[in-house]
Amino acid sequence: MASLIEVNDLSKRYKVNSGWWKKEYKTVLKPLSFKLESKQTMAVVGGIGSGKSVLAKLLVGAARPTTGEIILNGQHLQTGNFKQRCQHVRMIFQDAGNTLNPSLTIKQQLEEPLLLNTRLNPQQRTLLIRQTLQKVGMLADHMHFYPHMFSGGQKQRISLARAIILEPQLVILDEALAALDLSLRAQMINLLLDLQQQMGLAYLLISHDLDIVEHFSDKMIVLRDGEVVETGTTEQVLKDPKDKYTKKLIMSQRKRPAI
Ligand SMILES: Nc1ncnc2c1ncn2[C@@H]1O[C@H](COP(=O)(O)OP(=O)(O)OP(=O)(O)O)[C@@H](O)[C@H]1O
Repeated sequence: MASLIEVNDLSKRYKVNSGWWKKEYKTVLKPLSFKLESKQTMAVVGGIGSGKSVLAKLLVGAARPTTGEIILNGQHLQTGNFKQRCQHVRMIFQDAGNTLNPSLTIKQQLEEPLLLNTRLNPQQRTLLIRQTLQKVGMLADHMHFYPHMFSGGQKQRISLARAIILEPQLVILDEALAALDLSLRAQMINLLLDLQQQMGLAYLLISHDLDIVEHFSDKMIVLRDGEVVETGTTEQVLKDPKDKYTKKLIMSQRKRPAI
């Protein structure tokens, strides 16, 4: 059976010197392949500048790959097809709560993707907004409020509602839990795991925090300077790392308190 998402030889290089007399390129992601199933989470770890965000940008369609293909449910994702990408792949950032527009109500912000991507009528849109807010543990009436009326944790839930309202298959969590304190982080992890089971979501978790990776992901890849140095189940990689760089990453976090 085909995987939910299949990434084959995805790579990215940027032009670093565009003088007319010479062209220089820097490869920031070397050809990378993986498969991910529904209800599975794959973590991507690596140091600063290792290519984690570039991979996320390629998956979400914000950058064009130099080589490779992304196949979702047997369908090739086309770089320029924003509607297709928007529906299937969504991303949540570290400061997601602050990306909410302060001058729009929650209803207006959740309605935006529905207006752009669906043919639902106003009643159907309102119903879906109510249901989605409830799914993320908010009240349906919160749709009439503005972002400044919520705490950081609630704003993060609203961003999650915005990400899942189109029922995507893949959600990319780019350090999405990093800014939350320990108790909010635990609540958010539980909510994400519940939604994953309910909706059959696949997550790609970008995180510097190996405690979160251990708790949350099924498998992981370790990136160094744009190259995969190790991949496997999370348990296997964290318990018995083979690569020197992975060992160093794990050692550097051993003494930190667990989540
Ligand atoms: N638009 C761009 N043009 C040129 N180089 C880029 C561009 N975007 C990213 N890079 C380079 O790609 C490399 C990987 O960057 P990336 O942002 O993916 O790192 P990262 O692993 O997410 O790091 P961090 O943990 O700091 O967020 C870096 O060397 C960066 O300078």
